[in-house]
Amino acid sequence: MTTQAILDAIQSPDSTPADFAALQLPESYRAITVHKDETEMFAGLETRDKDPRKSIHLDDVALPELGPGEALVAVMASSVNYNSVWTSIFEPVSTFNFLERYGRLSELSKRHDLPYHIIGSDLAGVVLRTGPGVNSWKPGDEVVAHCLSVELESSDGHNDTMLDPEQRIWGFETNFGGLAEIALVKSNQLMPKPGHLSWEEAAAPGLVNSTAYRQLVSRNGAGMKQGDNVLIWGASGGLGSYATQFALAGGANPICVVSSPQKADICRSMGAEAIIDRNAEGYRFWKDESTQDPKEWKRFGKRIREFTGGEDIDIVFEHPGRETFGASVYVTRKGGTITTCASTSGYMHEYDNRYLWMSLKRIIGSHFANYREAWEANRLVAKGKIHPTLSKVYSLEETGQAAYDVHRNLHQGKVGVLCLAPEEGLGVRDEEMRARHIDAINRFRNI
Ligand SMILES: C/C=C/C(=O)SCCNC(=O)CCNC(=O)[C@H](O)C(C)(C)COP(=O)(O)OP(=O)(O)OC[C@H]1O[C@@H](n2cnc3c(N)ncnc32)[C@H](O)[C@@H]1OP(=O)(O)O
Ligand SMILES: NC(=O)C1=CN([C@@H]2O[C@H](COP(=O)(O)OP(=O)(O)OC[C@H]3O[C@@H](n4cnc5c(N)ncnc54)[C@H](OP(=O)(O)O)[C@@H]3O)[C@@H](O)[C@H]2O)C=CC1
Repeated sequence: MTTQAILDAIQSPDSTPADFAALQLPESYRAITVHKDETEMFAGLETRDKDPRKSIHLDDVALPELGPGEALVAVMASSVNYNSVWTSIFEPVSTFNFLERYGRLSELSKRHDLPYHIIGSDLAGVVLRTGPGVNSWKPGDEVVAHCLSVELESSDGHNDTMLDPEQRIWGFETNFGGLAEIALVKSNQLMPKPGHLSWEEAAAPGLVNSTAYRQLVSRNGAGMKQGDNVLIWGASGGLGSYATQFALAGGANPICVVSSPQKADICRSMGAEAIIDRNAEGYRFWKDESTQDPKEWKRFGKRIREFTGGEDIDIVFEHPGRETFGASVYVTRKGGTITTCASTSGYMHEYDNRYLWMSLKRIIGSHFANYREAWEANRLVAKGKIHPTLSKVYSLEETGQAAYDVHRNLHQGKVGVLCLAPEEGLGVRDEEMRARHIDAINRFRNI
């Protein structure tokens, strides 16, 4: 039995749920992995010199056993997220530590502790099998999956599922991720695939769109409102391209930071007007490795005021971390918010605390999105209010190169990966809606 029969069933317009339920599943499938015995392969190298093309493998792996509350999904397409870059360069820690820890939790979670890690935290595909206790999804359902894996046995997570003590990111802190022909998820991760999108378009927003939604829009994050000045770092990147859309759709005023005229054009085409090319304007927030330059924070703040008619920033959408955090705190208005979900350039941040406490600013830590926030973020995509920012699509074999591009900041928006889908453009079920949004859907393509 191979995955070809699964693909045939997905591509046949006549397939019924019973046909999918009757499909025999293969014993193994192709998946993108990193290997536990290679975690030291980049020892001594600078972060930027660690090459994901060397650590990322395409392997045949055994189909995992299906547990209660879980689903096996045929993955038509996935996308590269930066967490897969972190996994592939074994920074800041090896993700095998997470798998070992998860493996100690229960008999079922032991399945995840393997000498290989199947990575990837997005998917669009079709449900193949559901485990005991799953009633809302059935074989044949076309789905996307968000990446929040929780056990929900502790009351700590009952108001906000991100606060579960056993909260994990699927395909990063768990095994059997989305960069594969088949993935294992908890059924609560499943959400309906937006019908107007192809498989690879539907697989693109998930992780970053949900994260940007919590970080910027949700009351658990910055709670953005109409008219807010929102400073968005990396505004045409994975997170930033969704933050920019949320700011524009929500009546806020995005101030987009990018690093090239091409990226500035993308932000302009989304509807942003205030755009700062950090490269062209040459900001040097650090004089050397350990000394920041407040004069540069001020120059940056003056530039922002030129765009806003003298106003300062209500919300900073932070993720570059060490390199920008001092500037981010400085340019925030009195009472404003810096919301952070990452530290790409370094996690030991330094900022001048006088500007925080004297001006009553707040720093909010944000991480992915709870079940409900992920659902709401997907709903906005399904309604055509937020669009995928897919630029380039790679084959499963080329995933190492795709991750390399993201690591080296050579990409725009999101980078897609075809898993079972034999070509781009398949899986669209609502052509009429697609036609209405086609320019926005294609905005990032092939640039
Ligand atoms: C959706 C996409 C997201 C992204 O892309 S995010 C970007 C990628 N992600 C990352 O870069 C994060 C990677 N993760 C990490 O670097 C680490 O994961 C953390 C630093 C977040 C956590 O470190 P750790 O060592 O795994 O966990 P500990 O909580 O520090 O636990 C170690 C031991 O320390 C004890 N401990 C924790 N807090 C306290 C405390 N407040 N007082 C005393 N002890 C404490 C614990 O219990 C435990 O102990 P015991 O080893 O015995 O089990
Ligand atoms: N906690 C969470 O839930 C999540 C965390 N993350 C993390 O967020 C980070 C960004 O992810 P994502 O947006 O997908 O990545 P991308 O690489 O797609 O985009 C990030 C953008 O940030 C900008 N950037 C990078 N380095 C710097 C720097 N030193 N100074 C200023 N700008 C910089 C770049 O834009 P430009 O060059 O145009 O300025 C880049 O395009 C990663 O570390 C990722 O792991 C991501 C999603 C969820």
